[in-house]
Amino acid sequence: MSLPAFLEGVQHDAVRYWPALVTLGVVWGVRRLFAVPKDLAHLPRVPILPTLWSFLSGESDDARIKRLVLPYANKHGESLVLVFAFDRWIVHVLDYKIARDIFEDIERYPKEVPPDGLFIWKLVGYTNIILANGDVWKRHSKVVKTALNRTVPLDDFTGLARQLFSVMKSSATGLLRWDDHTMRYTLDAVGTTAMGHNFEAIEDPHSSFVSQYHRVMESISNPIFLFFPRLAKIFPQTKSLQGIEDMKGRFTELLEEKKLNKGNDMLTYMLEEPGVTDEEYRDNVIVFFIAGHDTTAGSISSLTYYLAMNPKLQQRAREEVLEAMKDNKTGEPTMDDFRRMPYLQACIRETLRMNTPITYLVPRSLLEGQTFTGRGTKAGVPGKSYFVPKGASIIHDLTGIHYNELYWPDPHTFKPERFMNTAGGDNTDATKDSDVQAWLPFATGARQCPARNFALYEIRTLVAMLLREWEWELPADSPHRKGIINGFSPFALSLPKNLYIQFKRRKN
Ligand code: HEM
Repeated sequence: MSLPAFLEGVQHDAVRYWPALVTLGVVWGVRRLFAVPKDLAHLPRVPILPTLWSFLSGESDDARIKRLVLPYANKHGESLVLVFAFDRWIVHVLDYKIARDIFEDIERYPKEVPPDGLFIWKLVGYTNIILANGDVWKRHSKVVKTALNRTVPLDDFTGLARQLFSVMKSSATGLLRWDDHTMRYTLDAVGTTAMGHNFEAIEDPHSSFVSQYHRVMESISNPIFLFFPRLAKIFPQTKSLQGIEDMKGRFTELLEEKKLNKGNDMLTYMLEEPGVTDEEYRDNVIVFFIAGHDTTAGSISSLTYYLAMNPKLQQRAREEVLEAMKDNKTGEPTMDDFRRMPYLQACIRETLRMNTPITYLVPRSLLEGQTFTGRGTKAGVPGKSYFVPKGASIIHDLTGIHYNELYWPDPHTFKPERFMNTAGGDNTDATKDSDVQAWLPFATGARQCPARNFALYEIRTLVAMLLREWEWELPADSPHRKGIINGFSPFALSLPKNLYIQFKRRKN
């Protein structure tokens, strides 16, 4: 056969077979994309296709964990599973004892330097308290703890609650978009008390700073880019990147202002700390801004929601608050009053279990290979052991742990009684069957949330005042009636979305 005739034959065959060739190419590419690295291949893994679909359909992290990750782990009796996200397979820990061991040893399990170039890291930067390790972390941590360990600013919280109530009173119907109102309260709380800057979000729902922040968060909340961050290299997302840069510019301006107007707040302390660069300074403020208001706003919305869904529990909490504050003429709770509210505290703890504000945490990296042994997932069945190799990324799956039936019988039911034996004082109806050691919404160990006390009092103040002065219910047509619906969050935060609540003033 002549050469031209041979080439013509090849061309003809190629045309005939190209659909099969393209299909093969796609299958090969997809297999490569989702291939499990050899050193992780022995670990159990949550099926990829439902996970992919979950991201494509914009399902929130908590819903994915409850629908896919936990059922898979329960079915196979696993304490650790691999889950695909952020372009790679990551080990999720569902056993609280393993989680606690990792939390306790921050030298051996440092935070991972994110390899994925996610937009969230472009916003918060890499030189902040959340991502740093070793001496740099110690330096940041000292400043943040100094700022937070002053006395709890109860007067500020009660003052802000009063401001919020006057906005609520101005509503003709009392039907409020509650996730938005709680966000405005927590933003002003962290702004005025810790950052020394009043965002005035309660008074002005359209404040330009807050609106710009929400636009940026919206633009980086595309689940596809979280599943496959490398897509951002093909589709550069110039507008989102510009939005992030502009937002960072706003934070730099805020800091420049602070240099001129120092106060008794974290920003000022940080300025006075030797060796903190302008970049570190700005990145920490962004972290503080995000960590300091979204988490508590989500918690308050969720608690109000659970009490709306359980009117008898709402009434019980109210009676406790009224009794605890019966001699309080101001209507603004004091530390002493709070000591007489163990049921409210238990409701808060159960809320943080059921709608855990941070679904899962920044991955830790394994400096050495390590064998972890889980607790048996059924009575009488010993726990499995898992070898996790050096360099693997490991995630504390807090929602997974908080819904693990081994620790929390009937995990989908709101039962504050689980915590009554630990919330102080009233032990009358404690359930003995829950293992409260598995309650980890603030993490534990040296890197646990430095603001947990601050956050708990912020929540308690507003909700105690609400119980005293308002009653509330969920509208009959609320989409949340079948279960709380969180929005998709690039920070794995559980934030109820479009949660409308019907409020009514109480006569005191
Ligand atoms: C209910 C509210 C909150 C919850 C559930 C929560 C939860 C957490 C968790 C789980 C961590 C550990 C993260 C990890 O190890 O990867 C953490 C760290 C942190 N949180 Fe919170 N947080 C809350 C409120 C706040 C508030 C109000 C602030 C600031 C005012 C704040 C500031 C921080 C900071 C700066 C860190 C980093 C600590 C470090 O790495 O040393 N958090 N938080």
